[in-house]
Amino acid sequence: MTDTPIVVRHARPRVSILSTKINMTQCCESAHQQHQKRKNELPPSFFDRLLKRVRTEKQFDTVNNNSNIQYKMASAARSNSADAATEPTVSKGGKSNKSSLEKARKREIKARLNAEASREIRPLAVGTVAMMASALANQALPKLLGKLLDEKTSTSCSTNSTTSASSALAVVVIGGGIASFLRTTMLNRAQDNIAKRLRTKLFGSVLVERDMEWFVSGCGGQGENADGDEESDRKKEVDGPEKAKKNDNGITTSSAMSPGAIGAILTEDINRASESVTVTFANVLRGCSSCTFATYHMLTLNPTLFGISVSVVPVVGAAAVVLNKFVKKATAKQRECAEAAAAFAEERLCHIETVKLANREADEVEEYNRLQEECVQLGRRVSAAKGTFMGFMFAATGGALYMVFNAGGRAIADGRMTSGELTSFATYSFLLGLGTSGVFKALGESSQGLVCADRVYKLMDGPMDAKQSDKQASASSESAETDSVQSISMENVCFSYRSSPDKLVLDNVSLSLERGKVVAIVGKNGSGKTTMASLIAGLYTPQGGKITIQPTGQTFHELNRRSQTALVQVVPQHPALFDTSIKENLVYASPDASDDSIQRALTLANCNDFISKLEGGLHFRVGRNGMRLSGGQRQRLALARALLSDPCLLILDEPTSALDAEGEEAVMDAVNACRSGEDGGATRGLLLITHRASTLKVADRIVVLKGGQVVSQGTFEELTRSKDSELCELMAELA
Ligand SMILES: Nc1ncnc2c1ncn2[C@@H]1O[C@H](COP(=O)(O)OP(=O)(O)OP(=O)(O)O)[C@@H](O)[C@H]1O
Repeated sequence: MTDTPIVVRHARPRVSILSTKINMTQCCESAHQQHQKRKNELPPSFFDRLLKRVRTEKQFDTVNNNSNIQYKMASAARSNSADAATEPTVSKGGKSNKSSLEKARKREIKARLNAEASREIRPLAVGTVAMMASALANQALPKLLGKLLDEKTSTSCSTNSTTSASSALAVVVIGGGIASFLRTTMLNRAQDNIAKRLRTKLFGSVLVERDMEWFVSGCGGQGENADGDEESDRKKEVDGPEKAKKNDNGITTSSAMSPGAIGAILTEDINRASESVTVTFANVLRGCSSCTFATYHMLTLNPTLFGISVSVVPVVGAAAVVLNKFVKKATAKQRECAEAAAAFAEERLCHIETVKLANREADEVEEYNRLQEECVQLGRRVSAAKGTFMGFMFAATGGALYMVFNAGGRAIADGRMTSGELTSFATYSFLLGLGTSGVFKALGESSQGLVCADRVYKLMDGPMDAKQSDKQASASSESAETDSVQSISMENVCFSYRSSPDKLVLDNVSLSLERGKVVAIVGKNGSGKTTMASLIAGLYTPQGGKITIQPTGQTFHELNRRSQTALVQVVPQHPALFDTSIKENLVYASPDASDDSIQRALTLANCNDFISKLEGGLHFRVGRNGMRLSGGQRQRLALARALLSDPCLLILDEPTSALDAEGEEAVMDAVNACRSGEDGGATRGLLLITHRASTLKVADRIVVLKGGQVVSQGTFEELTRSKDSELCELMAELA
């Protein structure tokens, strides 16, 4: 491990407009000294884990406070040692510790699934009773058929007795039919309801509770561990950023979870998990009752024949246990392979334009074919194992039947048994075989269901450090009087992405954004402009410093999302549109917008002209990701969408990059109207991220960003007075 604490570079002098604030550098240095001191005292792995935990702590936003850092480190140390006490030792702990944890996890999953099932108690109870009734009908059939046969072949056969066997058979057949109908409909209804609830919960937890970083870092990468292997989870924690890796079969997989994999959990895994507590559970019950009844009838009919027919059970059972283990492992690998293939296909389809421009269609199909071939090979191993088991079962049961009929034939010849009884016995032994294999199959499905449920709950619970703070998620938590907010200030903000914790993207940045003022940020690619915009919009939380709103001084990241979005809106460089109508896209952030305000926003963003030419106007469907609109049209529509929310601060990321001269002029008009409140709303603050000199000139203040640090700021005239200024050098480079 080479993790170090937050490092602040001192390569060049920094400009801070809030010089009276405690310098972030000092506190980070202090943290660094602490680090060095503790590093000498503690084993390296412990210290590195401790620092990693400290760095990812969400509440780390008050880094300005030195004692706070020490407190955080101390509490992290406490929780780390607590973890050490409760977690099994990975390298030394051995198997017993790990398996006890797995058992605990299994218990937890079962309890959660059972809680879901208990909400469907009515259909489950009716379905299970119906299933038992249909099992009883199945059991009654052989006996009644045997009776019918004996009565038909008996010389003293009377019409009356034949009628009673026939009517009993009719009752059993009709009753069994009704029971089967109820069983199927009720159990499936319970399964569908459980699946629906789990899906909504899971989708909700992913969409609402996960923070932005979880999505941009590849959705946490927690779904690939089909066996719920805690060891690999911890290894990932230790290894840090997710990396592409080759699995046992040489398939390159990423431990990050793709949207496709999340989709598979939402559909397939939830299906299997809900099935395991409904249909599968009932199947186990049916199988067990079938075996019990069949055993009872066979024992009462002929105990010797029963001994012969069950002699194969231990052999078949042992084979089933061995093969089940193999099938489980091979199935997990097969699934991993299928996921890799699905993620590959999904990525190529998403970037179809790049694939076509590079003329790589045939290569990609070939690669996909190779991945499919790997899946097929693994599938063959699973099929061979299953086939071997089935063949073995057939031979074993066939052999048992041969012995039963041999001994049974002799018993009939000796007059110890009737042919009807032998037929009944043979049918019961068939039902016993069916019941036994049903129980094994259902138990296999049930354990697969647990694995699937484990994936579902892992995704639902998510890693703690990826959870959006409760304050943000809850609409009823701290809110702001947005109309009275005059400015938003960044104070000594430091930020690193979770996936690259050692790289400081924003370094001690201070900036004030006021209503009625236009601030432009300029910097080279990768200097941190977009990251800064995302932080101000509340998509990420700074690890150092804070963002506050004035005059209340409230911390922006402690406000709920409703207030945050009412305060700040961003028009990204590449705006995303949904495959709905223009109007639905427009009101996405403000569903209650009136027709008047929609019209005002459209006019301000210069959208009316192109919308009037589209078939259906505002009802024109824009296609997936707005593909049926041009880049410039998408950008204008996104501007109108942001304007409609009437935010205190509007951030435009390269607002004119896809626009022609006329469009650029219209955006500049919109910028000026927002600044002065001419559009009919209050005055707004604007933050422009741009490379264009023409855009820079409209700004009241320009901030030059270099390597995540503010290196100079002032008006255009101030910053271009000297030819050696940072801005002039930058403009020369960007030109
Ligand atoms: N999700 C992410 N995870 C890790 N690092 C990231 C992530 N997004 C951006 N970065 C890194 O952060 C740095 C700043 O990126 P950012 O997008 O903020 O730069 P920018 O100034 O907006 O660049 P551009 O002008 O090209 O849009 C870059 O070095 C980039 O590699």
